[in-house]
Amino acid sequence: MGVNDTIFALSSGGLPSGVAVIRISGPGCADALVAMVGKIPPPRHASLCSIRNRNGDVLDQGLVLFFPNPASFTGEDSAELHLHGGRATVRATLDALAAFPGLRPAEAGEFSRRAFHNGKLDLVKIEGLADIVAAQTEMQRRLALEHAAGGVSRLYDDWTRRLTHARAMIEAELDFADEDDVPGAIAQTIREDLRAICAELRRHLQGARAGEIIRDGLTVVITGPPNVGKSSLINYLAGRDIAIVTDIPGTTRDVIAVDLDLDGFAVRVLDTAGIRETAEVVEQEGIRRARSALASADLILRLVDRSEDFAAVSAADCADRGAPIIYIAPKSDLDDGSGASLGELMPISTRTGDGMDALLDRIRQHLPRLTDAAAFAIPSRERHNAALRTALHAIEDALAFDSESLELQAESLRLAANAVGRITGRVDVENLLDVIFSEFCIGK
Ligand SMILES: Nc1nc2c(ncn2[C@@H]2O[C@H](COP(=O)(O)OP(=O)(O)OP(=O)(O)O)[C@@H](O)[C@H]2O)c(=O)[nH]1
Ligand SMILES: [K+]
Ligand SMILES: [Mg+2]
Repeated sequence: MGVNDTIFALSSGGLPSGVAVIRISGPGCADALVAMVGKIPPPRHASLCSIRNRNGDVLDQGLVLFFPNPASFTGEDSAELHLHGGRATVRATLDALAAFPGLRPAEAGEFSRRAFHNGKLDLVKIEGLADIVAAQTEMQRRLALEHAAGGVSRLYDDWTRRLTHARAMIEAELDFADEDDVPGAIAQTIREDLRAICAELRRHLQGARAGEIIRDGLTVVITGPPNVGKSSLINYLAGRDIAIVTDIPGTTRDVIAVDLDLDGFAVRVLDTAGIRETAEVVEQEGIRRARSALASADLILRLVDRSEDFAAVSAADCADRGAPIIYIAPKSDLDDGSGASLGELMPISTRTGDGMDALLDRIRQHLPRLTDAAAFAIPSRERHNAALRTALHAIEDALAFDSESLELQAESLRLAANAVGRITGRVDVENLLDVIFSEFCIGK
């Protein structure tokens, strides 16, 4: 894959569509435009053009835009062809592009990769863009936009800059200890800023769980003994009959999933086989799958049958210490009022809808509370979390060394800055001298 390649791809969605957008990027872009539309349209203005193949046959009429480098998404010469979104029209245009020497279809993500290599976007922004395209819920959209727009990168760049500065100060103390103009007591101000960065990192990492729930969704697993009403509950929540309901215990065997949108959050609800002792091999496999679904749960809805001893049920769950559990007393429409007190059991009925709003409210309590745009400046990926934890530990190490161990402190700070720099993909460690010489007048 040479940098001299010019790439093209259909950037809009499935065909047929009202309009289809083909993107072109690379050094051969301008020549291809001249050949196909007879001219290079004025930069960044939509021009209505006849689009032709190399034989001069008109393929379509559409809007053509040219973005000369470096002011384009990729940083290269780029163009967009806005065509009618017919399959044959798009096919013919892609074939015409492929016929030019030096032009080839783009690989997945290749436009963004070029944008990164040309310094147009850092990795966090690129991941944010990918998340914008994948976003299904309002919260996923807002999290993705915060990353793509650079809110999080600014934070990481600021930490990298401060860590580099701290290390530069320490190295200056090491290298130029005899020089009069290098202040000997920089250690104190540096330690203060390092402590502040630690606190900011910890606060930022506290948002990691929320970021994970927004991106991956909250996994809610319905469990309980056979026939207690698990599948009826998932059908009620889904608003359609996705699981088979019968009065035969052991009906559900496979794990059945439905994705809900609750206040803009993705919530994945799983219905599972009723757990009991059984000699039936298919049901045994279902129960095994139910247990593995439970292990992946962020929240468990435990339907408790009236025949069960609730004290024993909750005591057994306490010993498990898995995900938080909401205890539910199903089929409340059958209650004649003579039953025992429900205590912490939530009564519901999938027949009458009784208790369903209250149940949804209880589930909502397990979703992150994000009040303003700033609240979305949280890590969105485990890749970020791991690097942030590495950085945090390295700064803590630097702070733990005594003031005699300047080399060790500097090395820990180098590790910390590199860890944060790797998140955005711009690890620059070569600006240390610039920092030193801009802050001190050495060699006067
Ligand atoms: N009266 C009443 N009956 C219900 C309610 N919910 C479920 N049922 C009945 O209870 C029986 C079992 O329901 P399911 O939803 O299949 O129960 P399950 O827990 O999924 O059962 P398995 O998959 O076999 O473990 C069916 O006959 C349902 O019609 C309810 O709220 N009220
Ligand atoms: K059943
Ligand atoms: Mg079932």
